[in-house]
Amino acid sequence: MNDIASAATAAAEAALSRRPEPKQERAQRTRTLVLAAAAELFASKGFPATSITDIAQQVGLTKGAVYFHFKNKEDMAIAVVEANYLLWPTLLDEVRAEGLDPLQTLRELLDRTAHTFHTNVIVRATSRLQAERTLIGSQLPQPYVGWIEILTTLLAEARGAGQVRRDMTPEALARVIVAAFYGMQHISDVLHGQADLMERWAEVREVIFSSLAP
Ligand SMILES: CCC[C@@H]1OCC(CO)=C1C(=O)O
Repeated sequence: MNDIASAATAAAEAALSRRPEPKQERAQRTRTLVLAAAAELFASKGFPATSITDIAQQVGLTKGAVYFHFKNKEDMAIAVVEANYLLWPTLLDEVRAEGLDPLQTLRELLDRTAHTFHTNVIVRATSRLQAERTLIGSQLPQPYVGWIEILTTLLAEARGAGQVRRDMTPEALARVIVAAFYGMQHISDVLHGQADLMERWAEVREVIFSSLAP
């Protein structure tokens, strides 16, 4: 369950139990809702065109309440991107727990990643924020390198299991997959607002996995 749904559930449970929601929980819930509102606007309007006023109106708070949680718009952009990169190691743990072979693990992870790009506003916002990174005063977390590392590890495991070609290194193959995935999601976003992302991913996946074979 994502943070927004969790926050809403906590609020409903608090109301039902008629106990005042602890201050810290309420503050965390509000911060999550502000971040989701910022992500919606960063994804749809872009960072430069989004104001703190827009974000406050989107979430139904005063500007002061928003500034309680974030010192400025750049701080929000960093928080959105950081929340994005926290998703992937958790997703990898979930897929590994399924006990698939290394190549199946790689494929399942990428399928679920594509679905997350298609459905998660924090992820969609991060793609656009990273594309606009030179327009954002503060330093966003570096893109792509985390994914190259995750995929290198999985490809090395698949190579060790005889599932992947040995004439290219896992690092090189990981860079190719990240480049292909990045390009796929970017083109889908620019042309169709990511509406066709899963179909475009299926095409890229077909070419990638047939080219990985030993
Ligand atoms: C999984 C491909 C890489 C991924 O695609 C869009 C994007 C956003 O910057 C990415 C990243 O790693 O930061």
